[in-house]
Amino acid sequence: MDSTTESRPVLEVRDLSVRYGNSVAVSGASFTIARGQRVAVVGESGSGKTSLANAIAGFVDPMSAVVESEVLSLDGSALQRTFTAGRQERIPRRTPGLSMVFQDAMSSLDPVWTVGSQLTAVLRSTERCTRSEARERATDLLDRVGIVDPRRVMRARPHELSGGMRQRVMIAIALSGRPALLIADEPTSALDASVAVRTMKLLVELTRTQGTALLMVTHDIELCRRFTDHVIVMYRGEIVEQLPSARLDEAEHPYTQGLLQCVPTLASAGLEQLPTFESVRRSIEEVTG
Ligand SMILES: Nc1ncnc2c1ncn2[C@@H]1O[C@H](COP(=O)(O)OP(=O)(O)OP(=O)(O)O)[C@@H](O)[C@H]1O
Repeated sequence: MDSTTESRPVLEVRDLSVRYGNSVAVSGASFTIARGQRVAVVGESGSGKTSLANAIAGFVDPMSAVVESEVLSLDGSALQRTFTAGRQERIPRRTPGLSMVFQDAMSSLDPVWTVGSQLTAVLRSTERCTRSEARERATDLLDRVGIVDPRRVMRARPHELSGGMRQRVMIAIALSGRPALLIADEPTSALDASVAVRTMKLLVELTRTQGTALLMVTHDIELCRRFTDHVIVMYRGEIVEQLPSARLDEAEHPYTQGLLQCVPTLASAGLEQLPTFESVRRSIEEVTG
């Protein structure tokens, strides 16, 4: 790899917008992600986080959405994402070098097939290997994501596993092709707090060892602080601020400051009421007019 390739961002997004009919979900989004960098997208419900992530991943319905961008490239290659609503264009189901993990592993996994058959099918679609080699690799992958009895889990169907185990299986599937970028949409919000932290630690460890960059949509500012390098803040479809996670407390935009105030902490436990998004919005409107 020459130095240009090494310094080139894994993901470059310039002036990306997503529209559903007349409603603009994302407007003028621009940012880059470096190799191995972990970036969080935060913002209240409806601010456009998922639309942004899905547009990059190619998971938008061309019948209802219009995606446009000046630049959208992965590892220097342009991603074909300019869909026009109402026209039946092919959505790329799999983009080489890019994987996605969703909030609800149950809806991503097929309930009928065993974990082993789903994992080996993915491996065989990305690598040249025999069925038995793929099963061996699948068992190893389950072991790597901390599944205690991988041979039993290979034979299990998704409903026989806990939520945390299912999410680990999804992470194993997503990282099996060693993607340059993993997009994770609320990967831990269906899990209880301790399982969520363990799952995040796993994501960080695996992405770090593989040099995979992470773009994570989340509501959880504390997860950003602990597990990501950089934060992108969205408000009403626009990126209003981007800053290193370690410097979140120095955020300048009133919306980011408001998000930080909404995080429950031990210090806020004595307050009668936490600030709400509504109260934060009112104060932003007072500031910005
Ligand atoms: N398929 C769709 N068709 C029409 N409008 C949509 C569609 N998906 C999202 N929207 C609208 O786009 C806007 C942004 O939604 P989006 O889901 O991207 O926000 P979000 O920040 O991810 O929200 P949440 O945190 O609740 O998932 C919202 O107004 C939403 O209603």
